[in-house]
Amino acid sequence: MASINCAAVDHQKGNKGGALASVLALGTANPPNIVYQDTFADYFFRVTNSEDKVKLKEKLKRVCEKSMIRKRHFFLNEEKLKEHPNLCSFMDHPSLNTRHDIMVEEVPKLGEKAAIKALEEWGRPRSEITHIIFCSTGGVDMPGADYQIIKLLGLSPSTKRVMLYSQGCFAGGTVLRIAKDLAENNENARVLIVCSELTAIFFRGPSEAKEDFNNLVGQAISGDGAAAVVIGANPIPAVETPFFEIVSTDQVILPDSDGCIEGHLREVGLMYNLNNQVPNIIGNNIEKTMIKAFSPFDISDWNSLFFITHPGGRAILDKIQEKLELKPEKMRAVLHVLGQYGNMSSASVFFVMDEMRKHSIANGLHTAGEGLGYGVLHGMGPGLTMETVVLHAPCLHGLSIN
Ligand SMILES: CC(=O)CC(=O)SCCNC(=O)CCNC(=O)[C@H](O)C(C)(C)COP(=O)(O)OP(=O)(O)OC[C@H]1O[C@@H](n2cnc3c(N)ncnc32)[C@H](O)[C@@H]1OP(=O)(O)O
Repeated sequence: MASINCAAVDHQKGNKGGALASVLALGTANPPNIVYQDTFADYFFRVTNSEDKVKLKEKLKRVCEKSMIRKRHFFLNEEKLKEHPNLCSFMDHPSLNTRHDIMVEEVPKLGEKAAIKALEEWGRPRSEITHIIFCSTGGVDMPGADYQIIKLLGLSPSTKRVMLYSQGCFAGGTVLRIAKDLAENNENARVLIVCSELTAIFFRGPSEAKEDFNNLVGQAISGDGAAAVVIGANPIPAVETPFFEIVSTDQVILPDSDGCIEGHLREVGLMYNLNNQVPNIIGNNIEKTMIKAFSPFDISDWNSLFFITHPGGRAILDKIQEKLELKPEKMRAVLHVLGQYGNMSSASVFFVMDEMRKHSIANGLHTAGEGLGYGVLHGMGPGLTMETVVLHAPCLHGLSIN
């Protein structure tokens, strides 16, 4: 694998010329309950009392086999679903109160577990966190999960908060875009990002209506997880390690994609629609987004980059790989996370980032980005919306992470 020249490189074109915001620490967490993908269809039809829907179960098994997912983590387990049978029908019973009670309590708690790891790795006092960005698809509440996590972690009551609900899977890019602006425009800012995602907001049993199968596809690929990241500019030498610098960010609504991924909050929880054209639409637009993001840096060889792509689904990754003519190893970290956790919405890209930096360091590479200098982080989700973040991985000089 090619390694970079550790001399300084000019990547300041993405901001106003000041110091770039960097990823300084990262932690992840999942609920301990695991469901293996080769038993998921049996499990799902059993816990939702749907074993009579034999053909649908066979089709779900086929989707699971093709998903490249090995296992997923879930807060909801068989015992909890028995306690809340209203979560198990497709939409026969109101369930929003049950779902909210779970989400409002558990989303901040899972986020806390990830944040504790990130803050421990960062190593500076918690009182020096100046801003928090909390992101979750569900659990809307007042005050929100941003407030709750300040209490759980004992952060300063003056920590400035941003709360993002209902963004979905592109938001791993969104939080970096906002953190970059905060860190680069507020002296000594240290921004704690927490993305915490639980499928309890949309878990539901199967429907035999053909038009509802896309919901089952979502049940077959989604999992629970949280990630926390500390972001800051001007890292303190020998105290903070900049693993990835955030060079530039971009967000775009893809053309002709209206309604392709939508979620609507109803009395029965979050009902979403996942059009089967999602992989094609992303595939048809991916190169355009790359050219826009990387032309300021005169980069057009996509195989010279590292890839932190949202593991939205195997078919999406196949399309990206095909359209950008990527070597198979470019998606190693992304496929690892898809295989071990499934699609954890906004938290997913940070699991990929963590896997990549740990693998790079364990293999003695010079940078956290597989030994390479530049890379891309892709968020993609409702809209369809794409976030494209250009990252630069500086030299690590023999660092190790636990
Ligand atoms: C929630 C957010 O905010 C953002 C997100 O990340 S959302 C998630 C985005 N992810 C996706 O859209 C999933 C992308 N799809 C995939 O990865 C793959 O289609 C898959 C792993 C689910 C299945 O693999 P595959 O190679 O497509 O299997 P394939 O044999 O072609 O399809 C199996 C069946 O599922 C159906 N299917 C696949 N995707 C479907 C969809 N979105 N809606 C309805 N049916 C679908 C196929 O039509 C096929 O049906 P038949 O057997 O009747 O022909």
